[in-house]
Amino acid sequence: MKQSNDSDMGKPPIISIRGLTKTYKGGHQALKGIDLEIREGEILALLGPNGAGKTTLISTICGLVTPTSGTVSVGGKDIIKDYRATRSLIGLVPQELTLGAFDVVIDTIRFSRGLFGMKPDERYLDSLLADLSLLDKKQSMVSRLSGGMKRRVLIAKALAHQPRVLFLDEPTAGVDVELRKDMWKLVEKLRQEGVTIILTTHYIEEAEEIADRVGVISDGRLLVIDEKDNLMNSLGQKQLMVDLKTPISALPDSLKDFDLLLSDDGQRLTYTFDAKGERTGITALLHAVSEAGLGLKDLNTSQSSLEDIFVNLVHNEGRQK
Ligand SMILES: Nc1ncnc2c1ncn2[C@@H]1O[C@H](COP(=O)(O)OP(=O)(O)OP(=O)(O)O)[C@@H](O)[C@H]1O
Repeated sequence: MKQSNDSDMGKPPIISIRGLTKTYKGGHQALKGIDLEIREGEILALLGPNGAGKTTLISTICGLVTPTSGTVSVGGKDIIKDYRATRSLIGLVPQELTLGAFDVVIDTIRFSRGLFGMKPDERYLDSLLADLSLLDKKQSMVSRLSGGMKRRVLIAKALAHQPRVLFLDEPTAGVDVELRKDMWKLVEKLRQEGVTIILTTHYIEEAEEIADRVGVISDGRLLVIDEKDNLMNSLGQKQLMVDLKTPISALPDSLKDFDLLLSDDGQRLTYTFDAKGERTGITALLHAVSEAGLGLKDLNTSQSSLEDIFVNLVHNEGRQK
């Protein structure tokens, strides 16, 4: 697996996972040996297709699923031996709505804070509700709230005890634009306060937008984890689009050695090259294009997105089996 060099050398990771496996009753192996260190204060996005094991991984770190083998520590403490201590460092926003329907919003949140032995702090809870645009719903019954509002309550609940690590499991699946905006604002605020944030997502744009590092999980394995920018640079390919003044019906022989694709209308040549390579071959290509007597109208480049990288990785993994 490809793993980035740790630039935060010396600082212990907030979460350390070694050789983690999980086989559910019935025999399904959801995690097949995960090694992962999560740095304090980073935003890590875990990408993966349905059933990849993302929720299992998160639930294990939070102590909701018992690992089959391997170890996990949070804040230097073991999640099994020191369950209460590690759990109190963590806030979890689950995928499913898990709220007592008859509770009043503020009571639910006060209760969550109390569960972790934290002293009451109405000011903090009010500011949390305000960040989630929930202040005017403070005294409402949870059962009266819309789905989106209930999700906001879940986030407030997860943050009620001021955890150092926040897990967001598929946070924006099915949520409206307003909530998405509020959520990313809150994530940014938490990041500034030094909270570590781990989110799972199917939405690649989301990872592209907010994560510092991105991990790709498929079939219980961590296929790759790296700084988002490195990942895009090292695994990405770039393309150069050469628009011709006059369309051609076929590639001239002198251009056949280049990795070129001619568009159906004969007006565009697309050249794919390794973004990391020392020699891109662009100079030679442009020279050859001009030698072949083709006039240029325009030149553009594009870089493969995280989505292309993700699809490639998961696809190749599938083929290796
Ligand atoms: N309690 C369970 N008992 C048996 N199998 C389970 C259980 N929970 C999950 N699984 C299986 O383990 C695999 C991984 O599931 P998991 O929910 O961790 O994936 P995921 O990556 O979070 O997927 P999604 O994005 O769909 O939530 C799936 O094949 C799932 O069916």
